[in-house]
Amino acid sequence: MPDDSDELLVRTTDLSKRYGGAAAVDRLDLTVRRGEIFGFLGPNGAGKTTTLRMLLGLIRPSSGTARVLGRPPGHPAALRAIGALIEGPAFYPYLSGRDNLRLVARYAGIRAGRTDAALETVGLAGRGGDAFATYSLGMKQRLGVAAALLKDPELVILDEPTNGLDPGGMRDMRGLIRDLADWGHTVLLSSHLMAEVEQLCDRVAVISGGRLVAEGDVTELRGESVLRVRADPLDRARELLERLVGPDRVALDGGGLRLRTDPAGAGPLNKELVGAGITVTELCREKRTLEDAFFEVTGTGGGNR
Ligand SMILES: Nc1ncnc2c1ncn2[C@@H]1O[C@H](COP(=O)(O)OP(=O)(O)OP(=O)(O)O)[C@@H](O)[C@H]1O
Repeated sequence: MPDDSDELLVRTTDLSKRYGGAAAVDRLDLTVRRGEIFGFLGPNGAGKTTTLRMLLGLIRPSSGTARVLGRPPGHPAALRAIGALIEGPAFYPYLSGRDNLRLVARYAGIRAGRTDAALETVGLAGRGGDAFATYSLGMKQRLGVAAALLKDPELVILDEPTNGLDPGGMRDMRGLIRDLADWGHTVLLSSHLMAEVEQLCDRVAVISGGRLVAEGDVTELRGESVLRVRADPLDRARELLERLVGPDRVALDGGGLRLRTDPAGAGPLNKELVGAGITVTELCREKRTLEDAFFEVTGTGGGNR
């Protein structure tokens, strides 16, 4: 029987998948709530796809449990209410987008009438008659989302849907994901792009090396804030601030300093600097981005924006 599927569409407990001796997913506890866009964020190889495949019942967990829409993964009643796009869509190149969708619909026992609505939803109504092979990568991805939407699913699972897209394609896909949420779908979105998740998602889980390293509201994950300081002479300001807040919390940034510290400390720090004969030309609070939190918890470098 369904359990708490009313509000929690996904709930995993200690979910693990091992290949040989290595844990691809390691005791993962996740919850996805109805109506939200949930971001599943992690660098390449973190275990995102493996987790999503377990949620769909495509692979079996080594241990732990998952409930999806109140059912075990792969249960027909759950699968009927899930639309998924994982690891790129597979379509026939010489068939039109519309005919590809009709085939998917027939295979899934869905009435063909939904194909035009799905094409409309993803912005492909005008190109539905063209061969799939003539589509741009962004259009191919959007056709994949259209296929996922044929069932009018409660839960839409999208694995790195903007991967490989150019900025315009990414923007279109982000707009589409927002639309899905506005129309009442719950979206589980995996991504290695912090900025994307920050723009789109209500809540986020950060995964690294198969383990959950942070989960919360996007605003919560931003956590502590950063103070930006410009002062003259800068090297003396840096020395003093490193003494006051700790050397690992002070970093050179352009012509100034970035301090990871409680913003309430701004006043006292200013007083110390001025008292030491240092001229403070700027002292302001900077919003800490989810990206900062992501780098901190995963210990990875940047370059993926
Ligand atoms: N079938 C498999 N056999 C052996 N190892 C696997 C298998 N599938 C995944 N792995 C390993 O599990 C780990 C997690 O892979 P996974 O594809 O889930 O990561 P990911 O977060 O989706 O990364 P990416 O964004 O690169 O797809 C990786 O180290 C990967 O090599």
